[in-house]
Amino acid sequence: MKVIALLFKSSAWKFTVAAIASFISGTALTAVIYMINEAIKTEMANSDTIIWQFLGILLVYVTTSIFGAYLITLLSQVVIQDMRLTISNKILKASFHKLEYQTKRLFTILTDDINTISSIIIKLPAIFTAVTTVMACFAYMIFISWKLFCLFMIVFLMAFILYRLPLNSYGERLRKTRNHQNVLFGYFEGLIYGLKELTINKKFRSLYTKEIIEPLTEEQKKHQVIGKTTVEIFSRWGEVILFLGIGGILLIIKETGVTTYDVMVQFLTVTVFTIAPLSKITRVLPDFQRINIALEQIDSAGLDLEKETAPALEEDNTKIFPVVESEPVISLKNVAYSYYHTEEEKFFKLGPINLDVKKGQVTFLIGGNGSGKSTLAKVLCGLYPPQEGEVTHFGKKVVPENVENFRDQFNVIFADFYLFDEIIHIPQSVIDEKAQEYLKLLELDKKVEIVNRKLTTTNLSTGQRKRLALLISYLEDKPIYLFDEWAAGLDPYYKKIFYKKLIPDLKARGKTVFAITHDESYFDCADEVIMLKEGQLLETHLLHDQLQEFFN
Ligand SMILES: Nc1ncnc2c1ncn2[C@@H]1O[C@H](COP(=O)(O)OP(=O)(O)OP(=O)(O)O)[C@@H](O)[C@H]1O
Repeated sequence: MKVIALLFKSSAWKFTVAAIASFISGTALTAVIYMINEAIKTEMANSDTIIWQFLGILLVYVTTSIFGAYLITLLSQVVIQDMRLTISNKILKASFHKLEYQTKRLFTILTDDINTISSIIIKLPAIFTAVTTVMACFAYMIFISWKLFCLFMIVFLMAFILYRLPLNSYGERLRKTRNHQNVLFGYFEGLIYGLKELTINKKFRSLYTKEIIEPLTEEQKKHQVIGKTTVEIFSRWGEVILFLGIGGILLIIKETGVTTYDVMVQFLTVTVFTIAPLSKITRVLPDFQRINIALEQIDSAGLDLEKETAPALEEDNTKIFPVVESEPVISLKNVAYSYYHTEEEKFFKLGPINLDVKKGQVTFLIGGNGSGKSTLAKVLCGLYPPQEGEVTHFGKKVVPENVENFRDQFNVIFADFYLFDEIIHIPQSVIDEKAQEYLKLLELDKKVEIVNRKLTTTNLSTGQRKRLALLISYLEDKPIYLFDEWAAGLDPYYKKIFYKKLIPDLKARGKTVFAITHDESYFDCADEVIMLKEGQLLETHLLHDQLQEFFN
């Protein structure tokens, strides 16, 4: 019942008030049943007082049940909202290097699991009322005849155990289906992002659905049909046992005369009122299995739902990393980072790397495909924590406590960058002052506008998107700029603007620039050119020969 714990944690007092209101409404409903019973037994239904009492209790029932349901609905919605926000925040706060391997899974959590939990949580108000009604009815049954209640409970427990039997194996099937869901979302990703390729290639397209998507959905269908049908079979048998049991109780009463006819009628009337809420409760039990599995997935992705107060990012980064002109802006000492390729039994190792980057220096990094340039860029800007050695910023070691502030020094345009429409983090005054000038310089002024700190479009050509990303990085105005092959594939005209105007401009403003590039003809724009080969940084005296070799 983790979901109840979530509701309670969300607001203990609202939960308690809701529980009390639901309890009163359940008791009031039982009182209504009691009065109906009494009215059948005696002639007092005609009495005015009784009618007023009856209406009064009905009013209590209606108001308290609406109030209780309102509170539980409110709490449920708060839990759903909290869950969405907490998970989004945790994803943003989690270590990038851990999450980058499970993006498909995260996507399934954000869409599938959260929807599963939400769709079940909204049923809770009705379940809450059903539980309190059943409790009150049980109390009333004991009041009418504890002996009959004991018999009823024996029958009920037998039916319940039968109903409960297949739930664990159903849970296992749900768990398998949910694991398939992660894989399926990966295939859907291929379907969406590979739409061009699939549309062009007829054979691959038909095989993609037939041999990739269909077998998995077939498996899911099998598990769902078998699991659900088994639950239905057992619950119908549970109902049969309940009805046969009640029939059996009637027989026992008749044969043994254990109680009077009147008591039996009263007891049966309450039983009839109890069966509807009872079946509502039992029908929701498989849903709790689904919630537990969804919560398990969230948990195992390292995204528990505990709210945490994140340490606020110190606004003034210079307090955390005071500028020490004599120290390099970034220094890597024996830094190493490896990827483990479990399926290949070998891994790529970057480093150990020793590198000093001075403030205001323009550094170009070159190297063949797979030599580790992007990996070094990620270590450099704090996305990957070094597995060996240390990174320092103005002489101060970068550690988990200050890494957020360290990353905040950078503006990075990755080779596979994502362009957000929203630029809400850039002050309007900066946009007013500088955006138009840069839009013109990058020849984007006829394509894109910035309205209310939002780009009017990002549906642009690859080159235009790169130019737009550059414009945004300019507006962000960070101390260190890192470009991963920004100029690759651009027109010579924009390359020239980039190397001959923008980079010198950044340097003149005291910015440190680190660019991964293959544009040999612009190497004179750099203060330093460094080269990676199979994860190792080449000694400077070897660089000249290697450059000749690299470009020939
Ligand atoms: N997320 C990752 N998980 C596992 N291995 C990775 C990952 N990213 C890169 N690698 C491996 O690390 C090595 C270096 O990759 P990296 O992207 O740093 O090279 P690169 O020099 O930037 O290459 P390119 O010029 O092709 O972009 C490659 O062998 C690659 O297979």
